Amino acid sequence: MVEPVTRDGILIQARGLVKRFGDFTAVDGIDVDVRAGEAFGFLGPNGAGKSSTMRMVGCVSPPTDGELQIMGMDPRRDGPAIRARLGVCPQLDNLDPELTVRENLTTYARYFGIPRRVARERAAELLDFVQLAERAGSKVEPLSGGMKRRLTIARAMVNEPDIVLLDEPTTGLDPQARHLVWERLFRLKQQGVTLVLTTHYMDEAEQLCDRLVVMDGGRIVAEGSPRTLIERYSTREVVELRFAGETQEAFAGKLDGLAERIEVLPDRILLYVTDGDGAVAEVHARALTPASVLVRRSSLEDVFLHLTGRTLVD
Ligand SMILES: Nc1ncnc2c1ncn2[C@@H]1O[C@H](COP(=O)(O)OP(=O)(O)OP(=O)(O)O)[C@@H](O)[C@H]1O
Repeated sequence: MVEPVTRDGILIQARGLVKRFGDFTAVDGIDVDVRAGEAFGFLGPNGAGKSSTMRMVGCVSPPTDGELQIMGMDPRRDGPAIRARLGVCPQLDNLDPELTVRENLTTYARYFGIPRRVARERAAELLDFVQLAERAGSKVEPLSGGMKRRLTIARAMVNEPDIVLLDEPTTGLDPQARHLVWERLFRLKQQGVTLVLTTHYMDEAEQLCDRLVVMDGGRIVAEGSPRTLIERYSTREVVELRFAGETQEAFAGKLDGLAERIEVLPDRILLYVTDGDGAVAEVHARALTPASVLVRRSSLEDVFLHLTGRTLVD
């Protein structure tokens, strides 16, 4: 395989990247560097501009403005050459229901000019990898959502890509199916494949991403590893209190001085603290009796809330 052309190990570089649809700006001047071998995430709520960014990187939607270099090439000029070295797993499964599981891979391989024999071998290996070997001869339709997603991931690997783009790889899957997809993606990462994914699940971002950018309204609001983001923008622990009866605001005033920061949401109050159990003891010492109390560690959801004042999933 040709060595990827990189600048200092950077496979994807965006500077001031913009995507507009008419008057509407979906991606508003973002700077991104994705390094070879890392799992890089775009985390943000619906409408943040993640898919629009992925489509520009996938060379299916031209940038309106700014610079974009992928493996040292320019998508405006070198789209076909870039696409040949990308694997793409779109948000909606676009598998061919007329074909069998195996044929979905071998037919796709033909678009890349892969000889039939090689395609069959590769399809067998990939079906093994995504644990669908037993379904190779069956049609796509009866597969579960998780199986279809794994097949789409296998299809994205057919051309042995340098970069795999995954748009919301586990949206719509049940917890067990999600874990299986994560586990396979984790293995790809271990094999040195560069993964670029979008997600609005903070646990997915925490599980898979070495580095990520947090997007909101077309802009990047923070960047770093999940751990550094949590350390920078949150506290060690979070206490979630739910009060029954009146609105949560009615209780917030009674919690003054209990936490480094307090967030009041419509259904709960979050106390950002170092010592969760200590804070709970203090709540009870003030004769307050929440209907439920949960002490947990901080997550990327807290980072997003701190940066934007909103939750990731409404
Ligand atoms: N082809 C289009 N024409 C007009 N507006 C668009 C188009 N594609 C996306 N948008 C708008 O751009 C904004 C960003 O959309 P985008 O799909 O990039 O967001 P996202 O972060 O990926 O969210 P989602 O998880 O819903 O896909 C949205 O407000 C969307 O309605």
